[in-house]
Amino acid sequence: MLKRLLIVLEVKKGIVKTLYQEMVYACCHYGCNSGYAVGVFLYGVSIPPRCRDELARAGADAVWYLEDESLCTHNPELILQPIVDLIGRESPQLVLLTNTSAAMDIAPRLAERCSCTLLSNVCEIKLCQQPPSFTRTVYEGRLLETCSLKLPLTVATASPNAIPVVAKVNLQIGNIDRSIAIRKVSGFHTEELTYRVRETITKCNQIKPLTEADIIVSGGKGLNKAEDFALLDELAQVLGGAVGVSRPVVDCGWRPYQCQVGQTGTRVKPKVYIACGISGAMQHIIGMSDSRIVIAINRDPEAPIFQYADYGVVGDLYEILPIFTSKLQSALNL
Ligand SMILES: Cc1cc2nc3c(=O)[nH]c(=O)nc-3n(C[C@H](O)[C@H](O)[C@H](O)COP(=O)(O)OP(=O)(O)OC[C@H]3O[C@@H](n4cnc5c(N)ncnc54)[C@H](O)[C@@H]3O)c2cc1C
Repeated sequence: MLKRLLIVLEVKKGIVKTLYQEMVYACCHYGCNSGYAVGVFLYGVSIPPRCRDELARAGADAVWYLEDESLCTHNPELILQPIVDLIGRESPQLVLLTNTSAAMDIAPRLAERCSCTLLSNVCEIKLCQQPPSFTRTVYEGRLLETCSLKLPLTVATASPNAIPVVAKVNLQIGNIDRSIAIRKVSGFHTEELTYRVRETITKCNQIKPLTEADIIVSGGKGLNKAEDFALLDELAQVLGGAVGVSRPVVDCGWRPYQCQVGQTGTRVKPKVYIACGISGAMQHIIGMSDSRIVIAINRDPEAPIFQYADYGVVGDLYEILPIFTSKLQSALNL
């Protein structure tokens, strides 16, 4: 019998995030080599044909999609029944969701409805092992736990950037002329909902989410107070990037958890990561070490962050950041 892995992805503003496509690439690669077919279930207000084609090109062998106006607000109940129905029809051995807050709201309900095991925070999947195994972080990232896939079904959540990406060129599957099934899934009955979302409040007012930003300006305890993050906001705005923070900044209540980069925060992979007043503790490095270029600003020349930086500036961020921002503004004619 063909073994199936089902990936559940939310489409927002008509985009399947690049990172999630990479997750599909990775799963297809590992799946193909271990006898798994990879199906993707997309849901959102509107799913442009381009999104489905992209995933087909990424190697998915089946794509199901559900588009509905009611999905503009997050309500896990809306999406639960269509996924449960799909699981009933397709009998996957593994259902993989991303670690977004929306998906983490759905995953436990899904596991409960399907009476199966839930594994959260998965960072490695070995489908080729018998039985397939997972590695995941537990106790706020203090320990790594390895567990086996529990048949007949396991629901798992994985962080974007956590599952190693396989180079697309190695896959040799970039042809969507392969016969793949792309099917529309029927909707749901909103009258059956037990609760309704009346308002959604965004706490982290980023132009771009951290996982999507090409440039991240991050601040740590080298800043003295919450208001000083205006220096980083300004630089990020000039660069069209997002602002990240280290954990102590979140612990102080200066910025929300959604902005935290690191082992117990978000793993990021921007083209440029600018670390300001961040010492470079391993728990922070784990979250940003995949950045293409790292620039560190720190007044301590011995700070560990410099070991991971491509460019290092030894100095006071309160002096350097305003100069850096104003030079960029003049260069960009802003
Ligand atoms: C289980 C566990 C999970 C964790 N998860 C995370 C995580 O996900 N993310 C995370 O970030 N941390 C995490 N941590 C915390 C981590 O160990 C460090 O404590 C934290 O990353 C340190 O943050 P920091 O670099 O901002 O602060 P500090 O280590 O206090 O460093 C501040 C830096 O700022 C520099 N500085 C000070 N003033 C200035 C100035 N004016 N100009 C320039 N530089 C200046 C200092 O030289 C210093 O290097 C975790 C810890 C544990 C135990």
